[in-house]
Amino acid sequence: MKKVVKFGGSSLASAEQFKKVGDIIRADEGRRYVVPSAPGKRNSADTKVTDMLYDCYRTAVAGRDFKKKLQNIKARYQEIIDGLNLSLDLSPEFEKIAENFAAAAGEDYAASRGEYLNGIVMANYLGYTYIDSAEVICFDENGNFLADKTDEVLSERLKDLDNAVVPGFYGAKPDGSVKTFSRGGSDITGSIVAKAVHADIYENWTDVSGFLVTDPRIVKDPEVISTITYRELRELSYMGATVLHEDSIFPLRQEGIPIHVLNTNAPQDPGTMIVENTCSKPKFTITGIAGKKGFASITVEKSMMNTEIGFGRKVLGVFEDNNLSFEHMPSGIDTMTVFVHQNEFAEKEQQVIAGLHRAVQPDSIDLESDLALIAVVGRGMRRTRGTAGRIFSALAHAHVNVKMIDQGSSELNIIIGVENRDFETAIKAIYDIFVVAQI
Ligand SMILES: Nc1ncnc2c1ncn2[C@@H]1O[C@H](COP(=O)(O)OP(=O)(O)O)[C@@H](O)[C@H]1O
Ligand SMILES: N[C@@H](CC(=O)OP(=O)(O)O)C(=O)O
Repeated sequence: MKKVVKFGGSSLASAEQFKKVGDIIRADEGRRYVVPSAPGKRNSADTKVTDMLYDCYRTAVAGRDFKKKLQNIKARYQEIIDGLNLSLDLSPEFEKIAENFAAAAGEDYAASRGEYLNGIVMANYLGYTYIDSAEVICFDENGNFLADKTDEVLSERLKDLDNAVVPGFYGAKPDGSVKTFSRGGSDITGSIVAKAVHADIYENWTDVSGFLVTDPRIVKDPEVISTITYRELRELSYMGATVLHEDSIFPLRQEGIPIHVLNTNAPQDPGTMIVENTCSKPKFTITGIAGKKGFASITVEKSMMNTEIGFGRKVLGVFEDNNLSFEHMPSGIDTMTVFVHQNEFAEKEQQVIAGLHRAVQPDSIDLESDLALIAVVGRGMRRTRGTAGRIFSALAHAHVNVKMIDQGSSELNIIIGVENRDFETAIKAIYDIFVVAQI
């Protein structure tokens, strides 16, 4: 068995966590390719090294003294190095980083140092070969990830190595400047490495015992999902289930490599298998619930809009002209509603309203803010009648005012819009009706 193992920041936050990781890797000789994140939070009040780096770099580019902040970051690594009894000195690396910060090497460069340095520590601890991801994860000059080129370069580099550590989260553009994926992107690096070595399995180790039916910060001890498909995962992670980055399935799709989500603090737990397809029936009608706060909706009303060819395109054109992407677009006969991220919309609100008036001469435009979107996802929903009805009645019982409900044509998900303040109540109510009531 050839395995790629990615360890998240929570699994590498301290020397104690590193030791658990070492035990896990040594327990299975198939665990040959390791993708580490930067050290994460040691407790809920702690700060991730990635966030310390962003903060330190902003201090540097503002022309203020950043040495103390960099020293605090170095101390995080030193604590791990000492706790593991390694004879490794990161001082030369930190001198280089200080120079590059002073020369404004870029936010991506700054953030990437968390994984870069943790990879050095990990390789030293395991005795594995270290590979700087800037040499093997390729982006174009505009910062777009180059999947084919990366696969070629990375598989060539790894083909004769028995083992290697490839830090997560970053790569480089053709001129050598560092580029990161979006936050949580070490999961993507893990998938890329799994594809490049044709791994049998990609193990993603975190601080929960698998992909849970919903966010454990909202529902206490939710059920673990035993098997979930790539498509379900993408819907849930896009909608806020941060345990796995929503883009991590793309590199694996072609080869159908399964992802196994496991808990570093409870390695004996079965975890979650994420697969291309499965005939295993889900335990409940729904597979999972996720959601995000912070949306605004713009409702355009115009009598007979349904007969006006090109109406929808013109409305969306206004959002495109303002460089705004939309999240959902439910429509009625004479109304069309567009959901956008509130923070992006806020600064362009008046341009959008004026643009809509010019483009489609609506009868009225109605705006709402502080909305949340919740996705109820499940391959089992297709076979079950009345799912939307049950969601409605659960939310009515919980006194949640439903602003919008949108059932995707794939019948894999139902999206519900509620007010931000009802978000947690709504998720709990949906969890209760589909999971608690069925256990
Ligand atoms: N549906 C879910 N299943 C599991 N964890 C979830 C879910 N939704 C949100 N989470 C949160 O995701 C966290 C794990 O993701 P993250 O903090 O990025 O881990 P890591 O540092 O291991 O990459 C969990 O601790 C949990 O709070
Ligand atoms: N360290 C980066 C990348 C990452 O994936 O981290 P984690 O595995 O801790 O979510 C971040 O904080 O975004």
